[in-house]
Amino acid sequence: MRIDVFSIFPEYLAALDLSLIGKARQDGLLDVRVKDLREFTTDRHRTVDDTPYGGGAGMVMKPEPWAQALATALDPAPEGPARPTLIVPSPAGEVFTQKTAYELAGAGHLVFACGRYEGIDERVLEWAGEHFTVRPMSLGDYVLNGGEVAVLAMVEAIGRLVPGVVGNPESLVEESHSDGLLEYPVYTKPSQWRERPIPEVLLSGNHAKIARFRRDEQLRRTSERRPDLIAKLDPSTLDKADKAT
Ligand SMILES: Nc1cc(-c2ccc3cc[nH]c3c2)n[nH]1
Repeated sequence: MRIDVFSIFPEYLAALDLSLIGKARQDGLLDVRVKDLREFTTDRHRTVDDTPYGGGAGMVMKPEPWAQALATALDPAPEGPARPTLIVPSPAGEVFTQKTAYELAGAGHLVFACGRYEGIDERVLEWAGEHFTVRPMSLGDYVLNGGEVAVLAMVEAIGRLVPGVVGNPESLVEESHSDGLLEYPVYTKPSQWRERPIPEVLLSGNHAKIARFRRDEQLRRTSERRPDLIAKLDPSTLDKADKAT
């Protein structure tokens, strides 16, 4: 998978050189290219913003540097019908979920446009629609100062699902949101820590009972912390809970 990221703070994306994603880049599983939007300006001051038409506080990102930058993500022209997907972090976007991460992990080429200031001139997204599948994307209902933090989160969530990136694909199966439920609590040595024991069933060696305990904990946690997810559950998920015995 090829991932292009454009930002006026490319150093923000240095975290993508580290850990799992960094190793996937070294192994050639992910081709991540971070570029400074200012490289695509033409004036002496490398200007990327200007005042908003209609007035109001703050500045808006100029369209031309974005069009010049995004055009470089179209080279070489994408083979076949697949258009790159342009993800534009925005509080006004669709909410990014694990389902979105799985969907995008199957894409061949993702492009991320990190906005700053009050955002990017809307005409950029209109123009981009001729060349990309454009998806304004929100991390959640809170406001950041720019798109970089959102891109770090999305690239990690998507990249780890690309085959080969995570050493043991089994670990992707029983994690939060993989089946619509929150994950069960985990414990490790010592079995008694500051007078706190671990749930006895985990020492029983009875795999059926352990599976039942874990499923029950997933359901308990989800109904306590995220009742909204219970309502969305696929009925088969609840059947599975009964079968985990
Ligand atoms: N979920 C979420 C996204 C954002 C976001 C994304 C891009 C920009 C650019 C300027 N401010 C921004 C905020 N805030 N919250």
